[in-house]
Amino acid sequence: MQKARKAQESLTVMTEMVFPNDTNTLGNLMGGNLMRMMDIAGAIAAQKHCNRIVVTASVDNVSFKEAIPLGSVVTLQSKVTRAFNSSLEVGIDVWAENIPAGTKIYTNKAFMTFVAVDQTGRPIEVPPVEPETAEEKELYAGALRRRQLRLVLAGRMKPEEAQELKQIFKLDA
Ligand SMILES: CCCCCCCCCCCCCCCC(=O)SCCNC(=O)CCNC(=O)[C@H](O)C(C)(C)COP(=O)(O)OP(=O)(O)OC[C@H]1O[C@@H](n2cnc3c(N)ncnc32)[C@H](O)[C@@H]1OP(=O)(O)O
Repeated sequence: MQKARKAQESLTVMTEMVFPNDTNTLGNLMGGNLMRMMDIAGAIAAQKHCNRIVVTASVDNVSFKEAIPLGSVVTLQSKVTRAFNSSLEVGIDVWAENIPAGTKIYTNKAFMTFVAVDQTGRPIEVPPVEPETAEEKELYAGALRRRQLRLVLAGRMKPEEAQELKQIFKLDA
């Protein structure tokens, strides 16, 4: 097994501005454009963790709680929460700032899964994550549950094999 790396080492902060080309007809950032930014911020954090090329394997639910208007400054913060064999879960948080008004709101959160691959596109092992803060430890613990849920939904795991999920719903193991 490779040497563990601290979650903090993957921390990535990305700042973008919303230009007219990024918006819908209401003058707000298009959801797809935001997801593109999230994909890039997530992939950079994953690559910082494993020093490998990564591909996006899946995106968990993304909800668009607040519209992000033209001219906003968008800050994306991403960090690896946990690594498995070749896959890594990355948490991405998004804020939108109106600089002239002096306001900043929390707009989005998502978990994305990236897989480290070699030059031929085959999955390769990644280092484990060492969580340090209480928040990192909580995210680390929850990552196993989220992994099982997404693998069940992707048809890659049988529901009866998802032990962590069964414990939440207090189903017989
Ligand atoms: C270095 C310093 C910094 C450098 C700074 C550079 C910055 C640079 C920025 C670049 C920013 C743009 C980055 C965009 C990144 C794309 O947008 S990549 C394009 C979109 N994605 C793709 O094209 C991926 C296409 N899919 C595939 O290639 C294959 O399905 C995969 C993902 C490699 C998996 O292959 P597979 O044959 O199914 O492999 P398998 O061994 O069964 O599974 C491998 C792992 O994938 C997991 N997995 C597979 N499917 C799923 C799923 N649906 N959900 C969750 N996990 C899954 C498995 O659970 C398994 O996990 P582990 O148990 O190994 O941990």
